[in-house]
Amino acid sequence: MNPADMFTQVGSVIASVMFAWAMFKQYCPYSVQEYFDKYSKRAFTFVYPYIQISFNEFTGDRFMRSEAYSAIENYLGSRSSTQAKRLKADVVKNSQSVVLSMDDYEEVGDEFQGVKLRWASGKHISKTQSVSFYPVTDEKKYYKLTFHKRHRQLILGDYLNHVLKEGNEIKVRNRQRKLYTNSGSYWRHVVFQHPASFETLAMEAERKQEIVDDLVIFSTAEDFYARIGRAWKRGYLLFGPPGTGKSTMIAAMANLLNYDIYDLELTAVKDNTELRKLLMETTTRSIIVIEDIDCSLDLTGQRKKKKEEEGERDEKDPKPKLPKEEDSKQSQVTLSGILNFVDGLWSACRGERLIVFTTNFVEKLDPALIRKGRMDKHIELSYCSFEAFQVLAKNYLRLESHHLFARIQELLGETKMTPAEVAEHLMPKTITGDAKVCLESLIGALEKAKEDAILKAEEEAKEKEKESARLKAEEEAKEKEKEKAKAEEEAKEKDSSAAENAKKQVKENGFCDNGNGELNNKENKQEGFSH
Ligand SMILES: Nc1ncnc2c1ncn2[C@@H]1O[C@H](COP(=O)(O)OP(=O)(O)OP(=O)(O)O)[C@@H](O)[C@H]1O
Ligand SMILES: [Mg+2]
Repeated sequence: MNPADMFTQVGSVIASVMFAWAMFKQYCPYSVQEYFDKYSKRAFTFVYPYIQISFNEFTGDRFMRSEAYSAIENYLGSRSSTQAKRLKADVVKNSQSVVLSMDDYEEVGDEFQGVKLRWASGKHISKTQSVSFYPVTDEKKYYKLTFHKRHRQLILGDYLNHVLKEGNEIKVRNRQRKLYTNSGSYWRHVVFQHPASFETLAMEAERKQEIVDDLVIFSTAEDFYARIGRAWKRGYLLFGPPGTGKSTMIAAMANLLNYDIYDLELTAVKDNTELRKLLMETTTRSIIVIEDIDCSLDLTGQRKKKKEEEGERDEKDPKPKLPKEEDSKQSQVTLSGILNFVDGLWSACRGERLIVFTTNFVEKLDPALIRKGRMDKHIELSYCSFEAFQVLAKNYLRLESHHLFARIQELLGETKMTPAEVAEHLMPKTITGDAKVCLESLIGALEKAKEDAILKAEEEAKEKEKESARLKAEEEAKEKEKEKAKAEEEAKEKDSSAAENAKKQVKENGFCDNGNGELNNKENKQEGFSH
């Protein structure tokens, strides 16, 4: 047979097989196809001598990013850079080095104790069922390891342990902290590069040390938490007026402990289920932050309000109402959802985490939200004290002492100014960076603040005086009114009792005393008329 005939025959055989396969797919019932699939795969594995293991990026229903997956990703990094043709690049360690990993659908080889194996990357793409012009696709990435079945013992034992250990070590070496924020139900991140530290934080030294100790003790207390049967997490509530360093302190905490930050925007979370999903996707060694918790949602006493509303509804209409259109657009995260997020069973699933709430109005929050056990440590950040000012002066002006400090100390004792405002005055004002100019600017501002405060206090006192005078006048007027009404009442009573008496006398004696010492009787009156 010449080659041309052979190609023609092979071509026609392939075409027939494909036609038969298409017919099979088209007309064969689904159950038979499934049956066929199952047994063909079994037959294939019987003759195929290799074992395949998949490591998916997410475990469960997209709940958690698998730690094995990220360890493998790191482990394969160096091998990918020498073998794969398509690579993905990422920058780590303060933008100083590039880390490479293999792109999707690439393959790299590895060798362990003389055994050869292969790693491949891939992804499953599924379209969501929603009706939309722009259907959302859901990607599920995975790594697939392939090796000969005679090495099963070695690969499943020593090799995989070696991959996980080395991958985690690389991860720690390359670790750059991330700042995550939620967009819908997923976290997005940027590299976290905030320079704040506890050394630069303006605060009384003793309080600062107490917080640092608390954080360090927490981060090294894994065994302690396990022993006492508590989830390894701790809640911090930072409260105080705007510009007193709450956000700065969170950055300092992350820098101290080398943690990632998850900045949770509650208003973007659809409901409690989505909130739980976000919680499950956070990693260990992280700080979950909810800033301005009092403004995020109407959580203040929501439980109470809801109960009251439900009570009212039950009375009027026993059937539950559907949410109104505007309600359904808003976040449906409830206070109990937040409480569970902070302290429920799910919150214990990822160890070593801090949960930090910040607020300007601590008194507005539901006590259940900030009770000990949920928010273990309450830290008040307040107006700038002289000690805090000294830290700022050291940071901004490199000054330990100055003859103007005494005046500043005096003024700070008499007036309120936030560290943010003080810091603004300490920013360089001249090209030469003259410290005196900055200190004088601060003194000027403090003096003005003091004058304003005095004026305000005077105005308030006047206002108070006016108000109390107004109240007193109102009270007096009311008192007079009452007295008048009483007098009128008494006069009426007197009149009616006099009339009553007169009637009685007339009935009994036929005449009465008219009160003027004259006697009146029917006859006299009648006589008078007849005259
Ligand atoms: N205690 C502080 N130590 C050092 N710097 C501070 C301190 N407080 C405020 N600052 C400075 O003021 C700026 C604002 O502070 P920050 O954002 O931390 O305030 P905040 O308490 O979070 O305010 P808000 O309640 O409005 O969110 C920061 O950039 C920081 O430089
Ligand atoms: Mg803030």
